Amino acid sequence: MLKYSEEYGESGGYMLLTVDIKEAKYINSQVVLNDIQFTIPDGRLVGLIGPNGAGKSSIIKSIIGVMPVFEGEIDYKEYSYIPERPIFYEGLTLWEHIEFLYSTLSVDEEVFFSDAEGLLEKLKLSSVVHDLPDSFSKGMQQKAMIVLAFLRKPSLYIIDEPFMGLDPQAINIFLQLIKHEKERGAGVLLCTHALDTAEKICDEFVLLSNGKILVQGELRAVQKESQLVGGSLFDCFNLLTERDTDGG
Ligand SMILES: Nc1ncnc2c1ncn2[C@@H]1O[C@H](COP(=O)(O)OP(=O)(O)OP(=O)(O)O)[C@@H](O)[C@H]1O
Repeated sequence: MLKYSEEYGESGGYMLLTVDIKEAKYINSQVVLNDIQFTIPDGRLVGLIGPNGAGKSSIIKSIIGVMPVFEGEIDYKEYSYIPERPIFYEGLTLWEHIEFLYSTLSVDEEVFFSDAEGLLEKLKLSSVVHDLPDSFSKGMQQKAMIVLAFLRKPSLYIIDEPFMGLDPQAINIFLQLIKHEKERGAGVLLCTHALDTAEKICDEFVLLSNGKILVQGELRAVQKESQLVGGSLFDCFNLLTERDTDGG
């Protein structure tokens, strides 16, 4: 039996991800993450934002368990990870990736493959599904990763900078998919520099600078911290991160 206090947050939501990083670093590097704590309840989209080198990728590495030196605790049950740089099995076509994914899940065959065909069509990959993803453009590779991630229907998505390689139509479809998954109760951690989009779609933010959290919460909390009432996420971000870099 799960204890209420461990699994439920203040909002009463079910915690799909709990991050508690005391310290993390690379071999022979200085500490790059310090005292990072946040949670993602069901149905919430959390934007992980911060300047270059702030520690966003290092947080994702900590969550997926590949950070070389890590002290802390990460709790989740399952996730789909969409990396910034797509990764595929060599020698397998996109369809073979989909078949392989199916073989790892206990789901209804008809529903799974009908969902797969629907996603491929939406993302305009149907005509290349029997090709090797290596022969795809970067955007097509990203879309292929999206198909595979969303087909799993996990409770948690970890998505690293999805907007750079996708065309506007694909971004639109991607955002619809996320919305649908949130309605299903999935949680999402989205790491991005696209702050205008983040402001529109994220329920809350974790703003990092120099390996620590500057502010976390809804846009109102970020505005309050930056003393910019009604300010855009972009303006608040710049003010807070500049202030942090200036040391005050
Ligand atoms: N492989 C590595 N070895 C040593 N130090 C690293 C390594 N990767 C990242 N770092 C350092 O860790 C710190 C955080 O980097 P990280 O890649 O997490 O930042 P980020 O917020 O993802 O940046 P960006 O927006 O540029 O992707 C930086 O100081 C960086 O120099």
